[in-house]
Amino acid sequence: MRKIEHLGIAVKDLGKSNELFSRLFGQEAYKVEKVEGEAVVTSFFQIGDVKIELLEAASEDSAIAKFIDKRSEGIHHVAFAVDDIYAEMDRLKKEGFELLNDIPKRGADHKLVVFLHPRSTNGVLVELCQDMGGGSSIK
Ligand SMILES: CC[C@@H](C(=O)O)C(=O)SCCNC(=O)CCNC(=O)[C@H](O)C(C)(C)COP(=O)(O)OP(=O)(O)OC[C@H]1O[C@@H](n2cnc3c(N)ncnc32)[C@H](O)[C@@H]1OP(=O)(O)O
Ligand SMILES: [Co+2]
Repeated sequence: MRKIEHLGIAVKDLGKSNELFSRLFGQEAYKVEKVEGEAVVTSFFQIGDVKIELLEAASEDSAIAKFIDKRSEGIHHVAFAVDDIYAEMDRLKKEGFELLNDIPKRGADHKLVVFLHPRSTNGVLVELCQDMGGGSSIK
């Protein structure tokens, strides 16, 4: 794993949270993107080398809706950048970690993503993400 790529924060209302975090960071989100496969709408802020990903549920059965129901808003996952997601998946499986998907999924911001179950990582939902190219999304 190379570095923390982003921190995911579950929010109830993306519009209100974009406004709040824009005031906190002194800058606007550089993109808003819906990811149908995950039933979320996301927005991204770039803070130095790390991104903050805000996530609002796009449906009641979204992982974000369940998380907010159980725990309320807050830090939802930590995402790590990897160069070869398949090699990293193999390595982590051999190390005994529980992968939540066997095939990488399309994530936001030009990424392929895989999640590790928080019960195998001391209660932290871990995301691996590999850049698929397509250039920087930062305007
Ligand atoms: C935008 C795309 C992508 C990107 O490009 O960045 C994203 O970030 S998508 C983010 C949203 N998608 C996901 O989170 C997918 C992976 N998550 C899952 O598959 C599920 O959320 C889960 C982790 C398997 C939990 O689902 P489920 O078992 O159905 O939910 P429960 O509510 O029953 O929870 C079971 C258990 O797990 C604890 N939990 C749930 N979410 C988290 C979390 N984010 N961090 C830590 N722990 C979490 C939950 O509290 C339950 O624990 P117990 O109560 O102790 O059993
Ligand atoms: Co994420």
